[in-house]
Amino acid sequence: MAARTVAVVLAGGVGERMGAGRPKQLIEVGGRPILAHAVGAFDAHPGVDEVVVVMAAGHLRDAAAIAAPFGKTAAVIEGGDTRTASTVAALRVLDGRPDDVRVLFHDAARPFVDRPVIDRVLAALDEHEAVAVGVPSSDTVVVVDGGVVASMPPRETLTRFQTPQGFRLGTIRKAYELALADPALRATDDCGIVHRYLPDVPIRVVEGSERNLKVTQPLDAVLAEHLATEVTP
Ligand SMILES: Nc1ccn([C@@H]2O[C@H](COP(=O)(O)OP(=O)(O)OP(=O)(O)O)[C@@H](O)[C@H]2O)c(=O)n1
Ligand SMILES: C[C@](O)(CO)[C@H](O)COP(=O)(O)O
Repeated sequence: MAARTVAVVLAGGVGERMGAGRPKQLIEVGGRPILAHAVGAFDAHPGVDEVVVVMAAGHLRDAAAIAAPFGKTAAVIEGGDTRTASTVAALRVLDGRPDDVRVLFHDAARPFVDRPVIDRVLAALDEHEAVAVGVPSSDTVVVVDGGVVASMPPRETLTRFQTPQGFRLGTIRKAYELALADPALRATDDCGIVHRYLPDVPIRVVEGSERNLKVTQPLDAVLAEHLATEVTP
């Protein structure tokens, strides 16, 4: 039977801000590569049927070795120059699958995604075509233009997006089809593509977790090591 829920672990980045000399998803925290934590979370979830790993060029062998022990790993493919291009590479692997397949896109750089967060995304996908994960902002966030504050959105209206972001395959496929025809395409996540190119599709936001941090800067790696040793037996 064809997979009904596919998790795509996006590991196509090079980790420039981390500056580790290799993609940050290969760095170990709690004795395991960050990528293994992320793949393992989806492999262990009973609602996920398959995992597709999208890896940075030149590191596919490492990614394949990390992902191979997980039984739900279906493919390890090369990503693109941007996160968006890496998502497109994953969508190509899913060509021909039915529109109602559920697909979750997750940053490999978020090793501590947990079962309750994935549960909430999958449950929301029963009723919505697009689902995001968010946490409230504890900082005041402002728009700065030319070095001065241009506007101050009320903090209670602001949510920091995390991943996984979940979609019906037909919806995200359509959104990307439109996006790829736009020479001005720029996006930092997949919900942004749906929001911009399919504005009539509501994006349901479910509760994320402060532990589901994105390892981006060197300080995040220190925090991740702490969390990994706290949460991994
Ligand atoms: N071309 C890219 C760029 C990013 N990603 C993935 O998208 C997630 C979020 O991206 P980010 O934290 O920006 O990772 P990097 O691109 O590696 O970081 P940097 O921007 O510092 O180089 C990461 O899991 C990253 O591997 C991807 O699959 N393909
Ligand atoms: C998708 C994301 O993690 C949501 O917060 C974020 O937009 C990724 O951004 P990055 O610049 O690729 O790290």
